[in-house]
Amino acid sequence: MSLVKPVCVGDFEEIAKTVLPRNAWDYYASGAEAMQTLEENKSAFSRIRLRPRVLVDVSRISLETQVLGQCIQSPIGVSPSAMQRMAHNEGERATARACAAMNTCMILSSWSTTCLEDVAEAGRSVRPDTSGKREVPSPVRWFQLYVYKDRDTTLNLIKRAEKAGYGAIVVTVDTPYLGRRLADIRNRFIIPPHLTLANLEAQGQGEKARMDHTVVDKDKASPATPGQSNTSGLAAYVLEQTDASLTWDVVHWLRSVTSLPIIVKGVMTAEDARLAIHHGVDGIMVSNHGGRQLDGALSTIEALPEVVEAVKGAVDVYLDGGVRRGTDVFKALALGAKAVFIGRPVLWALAYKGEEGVKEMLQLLEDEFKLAMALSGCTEVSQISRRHLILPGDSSVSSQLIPAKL
Ligand SMILES: Cc1cc2nc3c(=O)[nH]c(=O)nc-3n(C[C@H](O)[C@H](O)[C@H](O)COP(=O)(O)O)c2cc1C
Ligand SMILES: CCCCC(=O)C(=O)O
Repeated sequence: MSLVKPVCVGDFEEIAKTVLPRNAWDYYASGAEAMQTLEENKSAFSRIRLRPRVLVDVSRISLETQVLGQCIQSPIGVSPSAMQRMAHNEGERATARACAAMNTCMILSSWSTTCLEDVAEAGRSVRPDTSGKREVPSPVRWFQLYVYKDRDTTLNLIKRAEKAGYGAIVVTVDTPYLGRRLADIRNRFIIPPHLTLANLEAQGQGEKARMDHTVVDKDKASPATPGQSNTSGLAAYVLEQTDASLTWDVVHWLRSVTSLPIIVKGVMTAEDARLAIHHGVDGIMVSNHGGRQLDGALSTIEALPEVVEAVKGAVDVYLDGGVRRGTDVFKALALGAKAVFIGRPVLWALAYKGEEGVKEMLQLLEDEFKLAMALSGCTEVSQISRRHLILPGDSSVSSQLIPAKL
């Protein structure tokens, strides 16, 4: 099939819709319930306006950023998304190669369809284009953790991630149960039979690697347990396997079993950000799971300022959800995110052209972001500030925001 070259991230989505099987498209695209939060994640960005500065020499722009103290080429990383081989046979390997080539951070899902060792190996075999640079950096790769009821299963995953060179554990905290994604419920979605949750399979847990015999044992489940009625196979699997009783104690448990930095993914409030700091995390990802969990939750770009304020610079704050343009990246950084991460666009890009597609999409977003910086008068990411924005609540030029002498 000849495909027109995408010129914006939305073009990748249009193409993916035409090439992906319906089951896969529905799983990737859907948000929870009325999909309000899914839409809000995107539309909230467009309610923020930019205040460009002019007559700055923008002939050279650097996007270089640090995450957990490690340099990456741009502040645009890749969020964990499960089951990437539904989009392209090379799945997570292709994503790892693309991220390594672009020298950006990839977060691998616990529920990848390629085992974490193979993904690490795929990324290792690629060198970023460092022409003109002295040092060849090793790719930044983190492991996203779902905590199983069976802690030995979880511990095994962590130990393997450590051994394979993953640089952080990103524990997802917004998914004690799966949100109701209506298309998946209608499709009775489970992982397709030719694929497995490869990390579980690799540790000899074949029954946990498939979902075909997942049953919700309604007799044993407590009447107080949410999410039992008319669910997708995936939701039933989550109910059966993962630990809905997690509390902040999980951070201490993780500390006791690994020396890797710990990032909590799914924080949306100042209160939880303060608790995260209190419990000693190394990073916070503001995320509502791409609108797939609590429908009606605030957009992530609107939640970001209170989290940044609560954290007071103690640790890196990242954001994902609805980032589709370079100007979105700019806005998130101006509100204090150290980097942004993208979810669905990676799946669309995989469906379009595998590794090359992901590279093309990341390159496009980088180029858009670079242009947004240049047209706003910024040459380094550290120059991007709150002064470059007007938020919906601001008067057009707020006197408290802009000191009179400027
Ligand atoms: C198909 C799909 C699978 C996902 N799987 C995971 C996962 O395994 N672990 C996780 O923490 N988040 C998962 N997420 C959430 C993403 O990490 C991320 O928070 C979200 O997609 C960001 O929003 P965006 O898609 O608008 O960029 C998934 C999202 C999608 C769309
Ligand atoms: C426990 C959730 C499974 C994968 C996922 O995170 C998603 O589909 O959003």
